[in-house]
Amino acid sequence: MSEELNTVAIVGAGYMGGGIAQSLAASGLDVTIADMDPASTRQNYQRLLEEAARFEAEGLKPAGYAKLVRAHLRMAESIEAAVKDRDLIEEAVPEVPSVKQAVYQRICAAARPDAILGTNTSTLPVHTLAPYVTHPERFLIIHFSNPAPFIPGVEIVRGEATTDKVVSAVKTLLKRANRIGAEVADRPAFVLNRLQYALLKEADKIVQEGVATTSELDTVVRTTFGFRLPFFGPFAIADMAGLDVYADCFKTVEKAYGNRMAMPDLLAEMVKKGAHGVKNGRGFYGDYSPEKKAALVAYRNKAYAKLLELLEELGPSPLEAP
Ligand SMILES: NC(=O)c1ccc[n+]([C@@H]2O[C@H](COP(=O)([O-])OP(=O)(O)OC[C@H]3O[C@@H](n4cnc5c(N)ncnc54)[C@H](O)[C@@H]3O)[C@@H](O)[C@H]2O)c1
Repeated sequence: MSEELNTVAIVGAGYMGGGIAQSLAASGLDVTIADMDPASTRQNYQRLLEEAARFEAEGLKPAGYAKLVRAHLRMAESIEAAVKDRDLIEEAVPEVPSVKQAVYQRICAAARPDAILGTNTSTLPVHTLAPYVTHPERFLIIHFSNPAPFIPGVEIVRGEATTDKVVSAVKTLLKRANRIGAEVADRPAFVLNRLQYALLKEADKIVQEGVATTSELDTVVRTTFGFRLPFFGPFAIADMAGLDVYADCFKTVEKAYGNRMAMPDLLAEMVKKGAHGVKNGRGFYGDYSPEKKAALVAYRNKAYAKLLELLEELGPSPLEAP
């Protein structure tokens, strides 16, 4: 297996597989798609070319994007033809283990034994899927987000057998495709969906309790803490808010909602050590020198001001527009 992956097959060219194929082709990788049957593959191929042209015409992608996609995206008559001699194969068929199992059987029978095999599964851990593949040392999760042509982050999850070389080659490919890969451990739903589903679950409770309507709740999320999320994750946000403040707030939350909303262990430990976040220079992100603190505040203010400008320029989403 070479460290540089140049040829890619995407099996399952629907919403996610199609977007992954399009964006990898636009990065100059040689990409072949295969879907259920030749007719669906052709339909998806046409859709991806049209979409690429539209993205470019609308100024959402740089000049030359559609040409690159046209030059580097191919379709195959079958899964077997698509995966033959490819360096990397990414599976993006439905989130149904038996469907993935049947597809892996076909891929493994036709692909090179050293071809890297990735899955775009949203929730299934590697250890539940690895028994379906031959040479599990080349198998891992490469989880793109929706819509794949635009969202930069990709979760990478290795299984027990996955080699360092495989993970490293995938990381190199993602960099080449301007993606931000984050390697996380092999648990159901990994990080992204575990957090996203926790938010939806609590949101559902809030609506059912009559605290807010779905649209009021969505307004609160996107205009308050959601406004910070393009720039900072929950640990950085806690550092900026004040860990001691968070700890005090958790007392109320725990009293009202019980153990499931109890004070987080890591937060309690930090406060016990006297770390109150940015304000006293010690937090989840280590020590904050006065210079680092000033740079962070300046970055945050600029980021939020720019985001506000962007939102004003875009206007309300069709979900909110009167
Ligand atoms: N939709 C999302 O937001 C999202 C985000 C990240 C990951 N994922 C994951 O990506 C995977 C695909 O999801 P999607 O949203 O693209 O679904 P989708 O239904 O849009 O696409 C699945 C594609 O697989 C094809 N397919 C089904 N059986 C096949 C087979 N036997 N051989 C070849 N192709 C076959 C279908 O025709 C379809 O085009 C799932 O594992 C899903 O959990 C989805």
